[in-house]
Amino acid sequence: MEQSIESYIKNLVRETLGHTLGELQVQSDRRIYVIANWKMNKSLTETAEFFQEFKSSNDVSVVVCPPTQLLYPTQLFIKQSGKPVDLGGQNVHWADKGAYTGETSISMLKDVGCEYVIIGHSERRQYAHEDDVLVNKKVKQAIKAGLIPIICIGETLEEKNSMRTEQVLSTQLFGALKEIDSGDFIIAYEPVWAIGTGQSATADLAQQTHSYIRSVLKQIVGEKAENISILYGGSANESNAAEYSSMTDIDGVLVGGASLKAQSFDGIIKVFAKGEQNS
Ligand SMILES: O=C[C@H](O)COP(=O)(O)O
Repeated sequence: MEQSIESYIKNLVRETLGHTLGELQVQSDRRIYVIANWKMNKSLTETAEFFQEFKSSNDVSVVVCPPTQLLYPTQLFIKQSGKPVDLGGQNVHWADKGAYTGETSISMLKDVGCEYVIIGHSERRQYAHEDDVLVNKKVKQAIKAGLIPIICIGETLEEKNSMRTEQVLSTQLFGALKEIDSGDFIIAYEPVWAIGTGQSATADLAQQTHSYIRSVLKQIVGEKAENISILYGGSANESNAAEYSSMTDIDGVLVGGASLKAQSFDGIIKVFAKGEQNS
């Protein structure tokens, strides 16, 4: 079949630049993130050792989310190292302040230099019984304070096996993003069955799911959905990072276990940084 003028021009631009102008637009607006979630791990000494070894990169956005008691020292270690790393909390309370023993407010996170906060991680949904209503309150609190929420969603193995993945993800997205029309957030797709199990989702399955997530985001925030970074999380490591980084709708990774050692975390960062340079 004869080529239309439009596709002839697109192909010509692609051959000359390596991508079409439309693709360039999408790629340049979406940030690539490699984020460490240290969960309930690391002492002060181990954190200091991590930053002595850690290299990081300017080519992707790197965020480290240590446990709460390490936030302030981590910020000092980051400054001291001069590395391009941002700081994130692992959780936040929905209220501004008050009688909430053991909790951390958004202004406290901001005070110690956090720019990001993980919200709705499946471990909090499971062990602290957080639901979508609470997640939504926390997301609003973060956005109001100017922090970027990293909103975690994902299906359990049982939900996956009973073909309910899309229904679960859509419910979690509509719940977490109720009354939110900005695009100032990150989504982390973390299938619960892949977290800490070594059973990572294949890059194809993750891409397919991310594309579905983006279609739901479009229903919620419209065209801004194109610029929202959607990260994959669940046994991501140095070996599988390259496959994830090659997928159109996978804009980085949220890493647990493999972020605890500076060398393996750097290895993942290097893969995504290389992908960015090639794009
Ligand atoms: O937040 C991080 C995720 O729960 C992934 O953890 P993982 O890399 O140890 O599987």
